[in-house]
Amino acid sequence: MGEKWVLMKTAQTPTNIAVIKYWGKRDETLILPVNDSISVTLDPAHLCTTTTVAVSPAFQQDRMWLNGKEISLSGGRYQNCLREIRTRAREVEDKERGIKIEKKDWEKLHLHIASYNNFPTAAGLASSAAGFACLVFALAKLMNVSEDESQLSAIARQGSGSACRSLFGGFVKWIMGKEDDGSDSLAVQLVDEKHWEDLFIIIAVVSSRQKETSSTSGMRESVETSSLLQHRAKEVVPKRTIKMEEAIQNRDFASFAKLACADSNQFHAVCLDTLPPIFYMNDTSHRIISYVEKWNRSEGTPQVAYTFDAGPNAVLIARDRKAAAQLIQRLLFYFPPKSDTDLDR
Ligand SMILES: Nc1ncnc2c1ncn2[C@@H]1O[C@H](COP(=O)(O)OP(=O)(O)OP(=O)(O)O)[C@@H](O)[C@H]1O
Ligand SMILES: C[C@@](O)(CCOP(=O)(O)OP(=O)(O)O)CC(=O)O
Repeated sequence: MGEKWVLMKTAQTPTNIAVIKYWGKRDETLILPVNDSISVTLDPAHLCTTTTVAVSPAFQQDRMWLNGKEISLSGGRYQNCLREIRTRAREVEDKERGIKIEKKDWEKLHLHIASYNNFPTAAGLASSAAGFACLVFALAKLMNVSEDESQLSAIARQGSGSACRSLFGGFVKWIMGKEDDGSDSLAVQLVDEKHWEDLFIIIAVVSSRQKETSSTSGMRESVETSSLLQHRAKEVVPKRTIKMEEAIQNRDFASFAKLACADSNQFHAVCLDTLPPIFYMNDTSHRIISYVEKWNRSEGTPQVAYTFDAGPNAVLIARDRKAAAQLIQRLLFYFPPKSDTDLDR
């Protein structure tokens, strides 16, 4: 191998929003959850990560830049993903440029990685989900890895739990798995993006500031202190997941909205049940919930579902284009933005 070549691949991966939430790990290192979760993957044209990975004999060490700033790759999560992908790397040949990387060469070669999120990072909009899914997918492309999306999802999971669900479009289930080594804790596609095309997802950015309690530390504290979390994981989510899968298969918006809203509210109740309590939502988030609940009741049948992750931003899922248009008008009227980007600053 000469020293002068660089081989690159780029991937783009959307973020996903859970409608049955993942909150709590049974294994912190392998990132194994205490319950199944279900999410919807957003359209890649909107909230997404773009990651370019490059390999060259000229690179002296693995390096990564996130949104233009160099970050450390020394954390276990990045190292786990890089190691898992490297062990699956295969021969790569670019005949036109006379480049051949043999399987054994990958251990010695270093990588440079550049990633951009086109939305706020670490603000409760699942940047880690799109980020780690994209990283794993881009590396798998570069290294000619033959594993399918579900197998890659088990690697992305070791970067961030929610990342395993971003390797598929449509509605996706992360099966918690039973094995201690995590081999059966992976994502599967429930239905593709064409199945329920009527749905419109609107993200009301209440605040794009970085949150105070990360999902990782928040869920650790909940596992240690919340008895509601234990009840939720054992008694509530298993039944709710079955009902949610049925609602998605049947495109039954009324059931879908009821289950998604209830699950979001229970996740935030678990946060309140944590010691010390974690507050991810704020007054504006609560006002949005009350507003949507009132509107749904006045229409007789739900028009919009809401769900909130580990932050105050509302993810609103409208049943169709008409409901989405009404929702946007109403949001702008009742919640006029206080800054260029946020409803609340
Ligand atoms: N594009 C990316 N590539 C690789 N890692 C990323 C990328 N974007 C974010 N991350 C990692 O994810 C971390 C942010 O994750 P965190 O869980 O705190 O926030 P979030 O994912 O935006 O919000 P939440 O998961 O609560 O919805 C960053 O500090 C970084 O380590
Ligand atoms: C509230 C959530 O968004 C929590 C996401 O947590 P992360 O996947 O960010 O946590 P780690 O596995 O520690 O990286 C719910 C969800 O996406 O299911």
